[in-house]
Amino acid sequence: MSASNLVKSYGERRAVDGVSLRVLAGQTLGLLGPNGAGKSTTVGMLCGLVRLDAGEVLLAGEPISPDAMRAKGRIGLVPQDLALYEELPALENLRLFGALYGLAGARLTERCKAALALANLEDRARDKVATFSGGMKRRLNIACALLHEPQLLILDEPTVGVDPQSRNAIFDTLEQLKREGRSLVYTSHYMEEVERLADHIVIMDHGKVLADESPAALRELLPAQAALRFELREPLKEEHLERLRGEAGVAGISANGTAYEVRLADPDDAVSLLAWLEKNGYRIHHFATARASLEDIFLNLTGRSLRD
Ligand SMILES: Nc1ncnc2c1ncn2[C@@H]1O[C@H](COP(=O)(O)OP(=O)(O)OP(=O)(O)O)[C@@H](O)[C@H]1O
Repeated sequence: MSASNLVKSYGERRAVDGVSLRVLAGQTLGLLGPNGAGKSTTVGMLCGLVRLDAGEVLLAGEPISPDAMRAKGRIGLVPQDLALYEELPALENLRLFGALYGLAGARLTERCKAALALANLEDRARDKVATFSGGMKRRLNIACALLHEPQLLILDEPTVGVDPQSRNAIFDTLEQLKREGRSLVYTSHYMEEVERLADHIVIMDHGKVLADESPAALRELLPAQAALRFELREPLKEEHLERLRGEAGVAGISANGTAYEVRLADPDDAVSLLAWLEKNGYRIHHFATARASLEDIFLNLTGRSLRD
C-alpha cells in the first residue's frame, strides 16, 4: 500500500497534513504518535472510511476510497473503539461480520471456526460478548477483521484497556499473521509495542510525519545507543570522571551520589568500561545496561515525551 500527501481537515483544524507512507508486502508498519497526532484519521483514509481532502491511497495499484468496495475488501480493519454487538454471542458476531464481508455457507462456518481458534475463544463461542473481559473483546475485535483473510490488516491501538496476559496473546496472534506473510499497519502510542512488531516505523505528530525509518535507522538518530548504569562503593575520583568524559564513544555522564549513568555510542563499550573501573580499584555494587529506546528518539525528535 502506498499513501501520498494525504490531507484531511475538520473545519479549521488540519488533522492530517501531507502524510506519505508505504507498507511493503509481508511487512509491518508501526504508526506512532501521541494522542491527537492524526493516526486514526490517517488509518481512516488508508482503509477508505475517511474521504481525502487531497492525496492518494493505492493498494496493489488500485485506488482506495469510500466507494472502492472491491479494493476495500482486501483490507481488514481493527478499529480503536470496539466494534462488537454486546448482546450477541461471540460466534454470532463473527457470522455477522463474515456475512458483511461476503462469506456464506461452509466457507463462513469454516472461517468463523478458524477465527475463534485464533482469538483463543473456542470455549466461549456461545457466550454473549457482554460477559467478556476487555482482553477477550479485543481479541474478538481482531478476529472479526480477519474472517475474509485480508492481505492487509490495519490495527488502530488494539491493546487499549487490555491486561498484560491478553496483550501477549494479541502479540502472539499478530506474530502468527506476520509469519503467514500478511502485511500489517499497527498504530500505537506505546514505543515498546511497535518496537516488538514493526519492520518499519513512521512517527507522526501534529498531522505530519516526523520520521520514516527502520527501527535500526531510528536508533542511529540518537547520539547514544545505550546506557551503562552502575553504583560504586565510593564516588569516582574527579580525575577519573574527567578522563571518562573525554573518552571517544562516551556521549554523556550523569551522577547521583555514587550512582552513575554513562551514555555510550556503542553498547559493546560497556564491558571495557566496567573492566577499566575495576582496574582503577573501584568496587562495583551492581550495574545494568539499557538500549536507547524509541521513547528517547521521540523525545529527541519532538522535544516532547510520548505520553504527554
Ligand atoms: N471527526 C472529527 N471531527 C473533528 N475533529 C476530528 C475528527 N476526527 C479527528 N479530529 C481531530 O483531528 C486531530 C487528530 O485526531 P486523530 O484521532 O486522528 O489522532 P490520533 O493520533 O489517532 O489520536 P488518539 O491516539 O488520541 O486516537 C485531533 O485534533 C482530533 O480532535
